[in-house]
Amino acid sequence: MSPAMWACSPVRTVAQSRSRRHQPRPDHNHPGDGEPPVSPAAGQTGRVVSHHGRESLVEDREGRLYRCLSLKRVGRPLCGDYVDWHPETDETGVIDRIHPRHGVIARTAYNGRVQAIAANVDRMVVVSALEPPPDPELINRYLVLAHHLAVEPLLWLNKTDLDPDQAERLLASVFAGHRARGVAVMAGSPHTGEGMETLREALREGTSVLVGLSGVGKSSLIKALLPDRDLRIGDLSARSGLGRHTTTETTLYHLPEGGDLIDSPGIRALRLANIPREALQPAFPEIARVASGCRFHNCQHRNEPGCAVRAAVERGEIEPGRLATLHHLLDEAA
Ligand SMILES: Nc1nc2c(ncn2[C@@H]2O[C@H](COP(=O)(O)OP(=O)(O)OP(=O)(O)O)[C@@H](O)[C@H]2O)c(=O)[nH]1
Ligand SMILES: [Zn+2]
Repeated sequence: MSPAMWACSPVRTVAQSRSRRHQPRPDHNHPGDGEPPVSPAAGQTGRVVSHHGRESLVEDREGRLYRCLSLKRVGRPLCGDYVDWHPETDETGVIDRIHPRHGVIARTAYNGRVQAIAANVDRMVVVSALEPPPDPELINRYLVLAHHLAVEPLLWLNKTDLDPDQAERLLASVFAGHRARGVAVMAGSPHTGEGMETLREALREGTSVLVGLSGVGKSSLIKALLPDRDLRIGDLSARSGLGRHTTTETTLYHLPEGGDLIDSPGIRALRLANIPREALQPAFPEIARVASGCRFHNCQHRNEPGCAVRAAVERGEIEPGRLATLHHLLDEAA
């Protein structure tokens, strides 16, 4: 059924379309014993699942969607925000407060301005594929970004069906060091379904985003993870009352087996931007650990005497590619 048809039919709430078993939900209107009952008009906590102009769509505990305006002093809500809000009608409400955020994903626009697009992201799934082949430096850069945003990285190697032997070789080369450093590494194919159960399991808690180069198969992965995505988009269209909700908008989806996924073109094409220089080396934990042994405290591990990091590279304890990425990032930040 097309989203347009859903827009004409009674609104199907999200609660009807999925199991909420694994959704970590904020506390809402459930006073404990002895507390006065809370009237339906009083504030409650909800989550912003998308925007239409000045309006945010807020989902309540039961999965109902409300079009909400926010008071000016509240600031601009982001997709993924937890908010205090109160209903005004069966369909509308007002956002009174945005909860403190973590995991804010921002993009840098062409004019250099940084624009936040999503909040409370817990996990960044970095998608690479057999085709186009993985770019080790790009993977390192995404890992730096994840470290900087304090979100958990997960490296997914896609399209393993194209050449399972090549997939094994890549897992044993490009990805082996990351795995050894404790980063989750997984592989599979949305076309054959291989590995998809493992991925679903890994995304069952918290809020995830998918990033990666064009053509690595992010759309295919999202389709496989969210079989009822079109229905959800239909729900949002019907609820927004402002015309069609489109896939170009930043949208929070609930994964059927638990966990949430925020998708938007801006997030998919996320690039490293504006990471403060001093935050770069800490994002390479294996380098940061050894760097305390360098003779100079501000050693950049290029050709300074007494450099413990270069010595570790020579001993094969640090991958040269990781140090090269750090150098590139330091140069760009200069
Ligand atoms: N063999 C194979 N091909 C795949 C798989 N997943 C995706 N593809 C193909 O890879 C191509 C790109 O897939 P998309 O899902 O459009 O990739 P994307 O990352 O969303 O690309 P953009 O939309 O450009 O960001 C398409 O031709 C897909 O059919 C897979 O598991 N195996
Ligand atoms: Zn050094």
